[in-house]
Amino acid sequence: MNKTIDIQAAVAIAAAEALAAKTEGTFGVGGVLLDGAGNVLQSMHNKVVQGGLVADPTAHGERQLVDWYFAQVSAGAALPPPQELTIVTSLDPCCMCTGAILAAGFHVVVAAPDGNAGINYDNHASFTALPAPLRAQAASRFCYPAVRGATPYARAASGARPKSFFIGKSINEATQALCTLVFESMASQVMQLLHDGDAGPLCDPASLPHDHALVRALRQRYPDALTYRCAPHVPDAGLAPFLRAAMEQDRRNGGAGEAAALLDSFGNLLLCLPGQQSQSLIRTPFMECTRQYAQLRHALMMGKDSAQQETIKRYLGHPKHGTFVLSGGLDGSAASFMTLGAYGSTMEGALPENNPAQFQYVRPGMAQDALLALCQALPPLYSKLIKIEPRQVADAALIAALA
Ligand SMILES: Nc1ccnc(=O)[nH]1
Repeated sequence: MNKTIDIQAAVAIAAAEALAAKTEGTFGVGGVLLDGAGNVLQSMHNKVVQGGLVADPTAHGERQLVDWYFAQVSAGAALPPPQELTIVTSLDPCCMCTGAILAAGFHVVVAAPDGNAGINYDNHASFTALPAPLRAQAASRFCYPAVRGATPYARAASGARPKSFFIGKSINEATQALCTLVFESMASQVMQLLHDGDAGPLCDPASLPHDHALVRALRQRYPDALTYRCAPHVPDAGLAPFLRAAMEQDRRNGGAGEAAALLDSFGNLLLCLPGQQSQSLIRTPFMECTRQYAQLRHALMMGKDSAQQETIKRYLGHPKHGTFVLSGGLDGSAASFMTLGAYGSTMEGALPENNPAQFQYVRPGMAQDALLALCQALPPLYSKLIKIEPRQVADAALIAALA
């Protein structure tokens, strides 16, 4: 156990993963998971876009490394606890990945900054975007190594001290520049893709015949899809039985008894899902719900011509036109922070003006004004562009039904 590694060598692996991601047409970000002696356990890169279509808005490199770790452990692998492990990432983690990393307990070494969505977006390493109780945790685990040089890529070290197995403790300027440029070269293109074909009017999937391929694919993921409908964006007590069933399943799956539902712009119930936390601590209901919806659309569209893809996008629109409903509200925990971030990564752009109540919860997890203050302190992507603003459902009978 006396193997050691330079930070530079680890960042170079992350940069190579980032290049692989860019080559695949997705966000150019990659990372590597190291054990307590500097051995590489796994390296991964962003997989948000696959085959030119959005496959999974949560498939960031860091989040995948966290899930990979828990999948290994639940399959019986003898891995050290997260506290002994370090994720080295080519780009500053977004809010989703930061929440996942903090919830799990990993250390992080960060190369390029991300002034839009990075947890250290202001480069102060004070993590004011986090709820106050989590800031010290981030300061003791998130390391921003020095980059020596005279260009704008150079910087002084900040944040946590790197683990002692790192010998060289700085990043070469050219490698840092590579991490930045690879991300910048794809960012706007991928964000554009996330909203592709979003112009036309939406069609009601409840109007399709029951044996239509789209309806069958939806019901394969969630058998009760399209069996409940409310006024658009106003879930009522009729949603309660679906939430309760998923909440009970969530508890059996190792979760806290929560659920996440997605309604479309017509008020149709598309998905209402539990988490899978016995498989991974971070597979919470919202993560499962947004991922299942994206994967459904991706599976239906892959290999189809553009007219067929257009039809699928009309019947299964971008989730920003619908409503996400959480059984339990957000609180100050790392897992809730992950949910806020994953919501942001799902939206990736301004909400439609006619849908200000896209994100709703039934039971509050914290006071509404404290929740809004938390959302306003998030990095610019979340607070200025998307303007994340979760609110409680309007229907008192639905609230009473889950009380
Ligand atoms: N920090 C990151 C931003 C975007 N995508 C990623 O995989 N990672």
